[in-house]
Amino acid sequence: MSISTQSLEQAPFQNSFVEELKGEASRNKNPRQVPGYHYSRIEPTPVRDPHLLAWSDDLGGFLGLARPEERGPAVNALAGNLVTESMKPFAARYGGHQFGHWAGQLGDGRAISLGELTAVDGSTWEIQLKGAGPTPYSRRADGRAVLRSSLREFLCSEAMYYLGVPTTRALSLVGTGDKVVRDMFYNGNAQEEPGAVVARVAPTFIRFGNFQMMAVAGEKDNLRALADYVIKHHYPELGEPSPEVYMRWFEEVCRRTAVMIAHWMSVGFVHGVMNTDNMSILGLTIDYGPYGWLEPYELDWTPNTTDFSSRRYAFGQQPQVALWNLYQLARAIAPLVHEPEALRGSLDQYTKTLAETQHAMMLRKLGLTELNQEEDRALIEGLHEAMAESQVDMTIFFRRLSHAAPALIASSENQNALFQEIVQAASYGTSPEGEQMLHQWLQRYTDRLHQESADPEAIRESMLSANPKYVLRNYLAQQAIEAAETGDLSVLNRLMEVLKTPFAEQPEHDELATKRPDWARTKAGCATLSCSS
Ligand SMILES: Nc1ncnc2c1ncn2[C@@H]1O[C@H](COP(=O)(O)OP(=O)(O)OP(=O)(O)O)[C@@H](O)[C@H]1O
Ligand SMILES: [Mg+2]
Repeated sequence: MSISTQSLEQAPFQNSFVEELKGEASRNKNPRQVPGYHYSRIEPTPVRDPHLLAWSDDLGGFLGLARPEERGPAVNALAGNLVTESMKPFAARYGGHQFGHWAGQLGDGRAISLGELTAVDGSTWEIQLKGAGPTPYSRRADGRAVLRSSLREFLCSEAMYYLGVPTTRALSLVGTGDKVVRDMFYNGNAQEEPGAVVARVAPTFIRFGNFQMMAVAGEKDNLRALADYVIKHHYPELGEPSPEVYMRWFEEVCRRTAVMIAHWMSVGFVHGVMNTDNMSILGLTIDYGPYGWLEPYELDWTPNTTDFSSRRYAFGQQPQVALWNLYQLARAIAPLVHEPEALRGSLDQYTKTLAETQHAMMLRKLGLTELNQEEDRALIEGLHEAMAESQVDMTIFFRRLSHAAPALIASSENQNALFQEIVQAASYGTSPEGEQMLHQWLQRYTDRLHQESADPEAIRESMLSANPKYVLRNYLAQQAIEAAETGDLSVLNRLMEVLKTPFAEQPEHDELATKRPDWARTKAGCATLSCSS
């Protein structure tokens, strides 16, 4: 079946957000408070020389869009230089808790949505340009994004999608031809860097913070209208909005958030800045800023330099922080329900779903079917302890384990050598005691594996489909950035291709699945990042 595609500037946009919610009349871009409204109608600010750097073919095809030429009307639209008749661009008003403190009005300070497109399956998707210029929510900043952070957002959104993690997506990466000034790593040296715009795609970009903003401002009608909009368009199965439906909706948000966090934990993704304004109301990963991938397994690791002292958003904190954020959402929507205390029950739903999902995912990663829940829990707990103590590379460890499963089941005499080989493959050599623990755990695991009745090859195949070989290691993204800054897109293109099938062996790309090299351990951009670049 051939599906006809059109160029973006010809695509008909719908504008349900703008039409059904409340926008201020002023088109003024000056920074200001916008009480009483859900959004501001703001047009993107044109850039000097928009040119296409990357395009997501699969997503484009799904949206019925043709791959654009390097320069031309479609790329102009993706940069915000061309606003077509059917687009009604807007910046949303939201607030949020940043690092645990209420920060007041934040809003889309550099993201501007163009409207919604209908995909080939009939679903609708909001198209949002990040880095599209100032809005009333820009506060003291410039509304722009640098190539470095935009490339990271583009690549990682798509990589997460192909890993099966709930996420917003990225359609294009466009260079602007303009320079953006950034204080690169908060070292006091402002530098000029190339600017870029990412076109992001999600059913909606509404965050917990949109609800919090309405609630804190005492705008109950706006709060209800926003909830009704979200339910009508994104949770239609819950029925007509009512106090009972708001309760069930919150429970569903809790459930989806739990599933998202379980995915992050199972692949070693660290979001880096889980403020409530970066939590999607659909349970999608949103805002790929100072994120990172766990290399040595360390629960208190975070790539975010802004969070180095408190480590609030470190890897191991993510489950707790999501719960705290959901609690803030519960407080925000409390005025809509009859029994606000009952919202607490939904928070328990979060905890329960998270535990169940994480457990099921770990069983899959280990090639086990549930036999004795208690014992399996203890086995998994033991693995977490051994990984934390040994600080092995989680991705490599699980992948190596998958390949080794048939040999472990066969139980030859040189089992110890096999254990040693698995541990060495993933070790950064930081803790001999930890490696000893992992060794012992492997013995326990092997005994458990013997109780499985499936064919060993089938176990291996199933483990390989649960344990990715390729993830967007921090230094790989940095290499793609450094090349792209000199005009060389080959590293980016290669990563895009490889990360599309992260569970496939792709032996010609083995070097992209190796341990973090030593030089990347402390290098800026590879190990450390700051917010909002
Ligand atoms: N360069 C900038 N210009 C204007 N506003 C900005 C800029 N960088 C960040 N902001 C705003 O600061 C707030 C917090 O920033 P944060 O780093 O969470 O978001 P972001 O990376 O800009 O965007 P998003 O959450 O949409 O992915 C948001 O309101 C954001 O719009
Ligand atoms: Mg953000």
